Amino acid sequence: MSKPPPAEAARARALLSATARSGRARLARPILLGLASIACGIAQAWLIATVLATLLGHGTAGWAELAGAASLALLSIALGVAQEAAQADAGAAARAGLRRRAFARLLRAGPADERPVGERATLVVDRIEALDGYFSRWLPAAALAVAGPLLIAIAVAAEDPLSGLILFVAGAMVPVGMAVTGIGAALASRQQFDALQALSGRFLDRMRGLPQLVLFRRQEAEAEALAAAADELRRRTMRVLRVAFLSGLVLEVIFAAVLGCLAWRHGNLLVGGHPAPQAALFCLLMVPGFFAPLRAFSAAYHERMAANGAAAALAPLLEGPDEEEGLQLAEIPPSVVVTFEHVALTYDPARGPALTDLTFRVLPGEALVLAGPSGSGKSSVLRLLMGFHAPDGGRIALNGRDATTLRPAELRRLSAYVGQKAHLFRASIRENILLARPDATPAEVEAAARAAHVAEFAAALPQGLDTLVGEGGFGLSGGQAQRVAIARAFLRNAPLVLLDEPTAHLDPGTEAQVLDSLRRLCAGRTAIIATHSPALRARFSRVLELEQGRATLSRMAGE
Ligand SMILES: Nc1ncnc2c1ncn2[C@@H]1O[C@H](COP(=O)(O)OP(=O)(O)OP(=O)(O)O)[C@@H](O)[C@H]1O
Repeated sequence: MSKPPPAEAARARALLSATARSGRARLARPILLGLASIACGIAQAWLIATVLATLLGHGTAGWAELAGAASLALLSIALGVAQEAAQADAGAAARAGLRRRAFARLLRAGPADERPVGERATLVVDRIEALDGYFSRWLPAAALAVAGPLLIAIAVAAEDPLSGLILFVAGAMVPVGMAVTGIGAALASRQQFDALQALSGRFLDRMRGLPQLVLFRRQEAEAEALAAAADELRRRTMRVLRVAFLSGLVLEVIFAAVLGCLAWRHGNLLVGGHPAPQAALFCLLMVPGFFAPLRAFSAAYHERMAANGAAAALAPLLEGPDEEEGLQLAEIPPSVVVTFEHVALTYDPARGPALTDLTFRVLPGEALVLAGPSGSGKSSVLRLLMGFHAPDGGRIALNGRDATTLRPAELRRLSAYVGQKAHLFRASIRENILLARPDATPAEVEAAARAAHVAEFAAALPQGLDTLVGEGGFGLSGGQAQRVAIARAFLRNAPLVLLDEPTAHLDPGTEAQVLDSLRRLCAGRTAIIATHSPALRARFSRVLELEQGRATLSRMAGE
């Protein structure tokens, strides 16, 4: 992969600086602590130089200076520890904020986000993790790499202007050397990140489809492919390390050159007769301190490169206002009239419209069955009503009010949805039902469980409703999991019920039981049901036949 295009790089920079701005106070702390530690180092070097000069027969320093130097050393260690903690804190806060926003955006987009699940997981987990070093190490290191050496060079120049000048020149050479080696670092680090994303995306994807892989005896081939992806990651990581080593080497060469120059400058200290041995010692003692912030800067350099790549991937997700646009409902109305007037929807112009000129009305207490072949647009109607897409033409009204004026999240507050296959989380059945309304009382959860016939099968489980179920409903049959989803819809108690093939994977016996719960759920509410199931169609009175996004026939059951 090559360098990100300029527009992408600019968006990445904008995201990084906006995040840094919002965490300014936290980011300033490690910098101030670092500066305090450098100031301590200067004072300490001065005291040690005084003591050493005394040992060489110049000056009258004693125990007080020695004790001062020791106290400053201790203070410097304490400041270093506090700086580390402040850095970790700044990184954690930046990551937490970004993760919260990214997760909220992904939830908000829902099925409208077409990224594969592995990529979405990588975005929220790995990409944001990769930004940690930028905020916790790179930003403080970049600030201290300017301010720290400058402070030290000024202190040295005050003692010996030529030594100060040598440090200034060396300080100016460091960014040049870093830039030369950093060009390679940028590319290598980006490539490493892409390989990491490919590996983790592939791993997640294959884990989700593990039963299929085992069934088709593809596990060995997959293991080999994963090993190849891991090897690619190893090669790219080695390249990053090589480049990092090279930029470290540049710094060491400059360090050695500075030490050589200062040794030459103050060489006569060794042979005696130096006019100011204490100043000379101070200059020499300050050299490691001068390079320490530059070393930290060099070590953190690749963090910036990794962050650029990660921010470029995250920027499209995080751009735009955090708050959704649109009106909020003062309260949920007790009933909803759904009206579609000449509604049109096209996901992708190359594939033609998904819905064309669709008109219908559903009143409270009514259930409209959307029938039609696969791809005829049934689920699209439900997605529009849940605010995951907006119509391209026509009008959708809820109680006469244009649905597009409402925030998509508000639209979802109006409805309860049951899809083809309930997704249950790794938690108890009770917690899984509570997801629909976390503030519900235990009595309300139990009433919902009874209405959806969950209570019946839960009674036979070891801990009833508190029995733990696995990810995806593991441990429950398809029909039982679907009933938990219906219990959620009961608990939600929304005026609009949206069902998308709720009995798709059930045998006729189980389907009949689930249908009974669904009928009760729809009673008194406005319901729209997308289905292929003849049994489901037979249970509800109104049917709208769709074909290629158009209504072809509207009839009452039995007609
Ligand atoms: N995100 C999308 N991007 C592009 N096209 C899409 C997208 N989602 C659906 N479509 C297309 O829109 C059309 C209607 O799809 P929709 O899912 O509404 O059909 P459906 O009647 O619910 O099908 P099924 O009965 O198989 O669930 C189909 O041609 C489908 O390929």
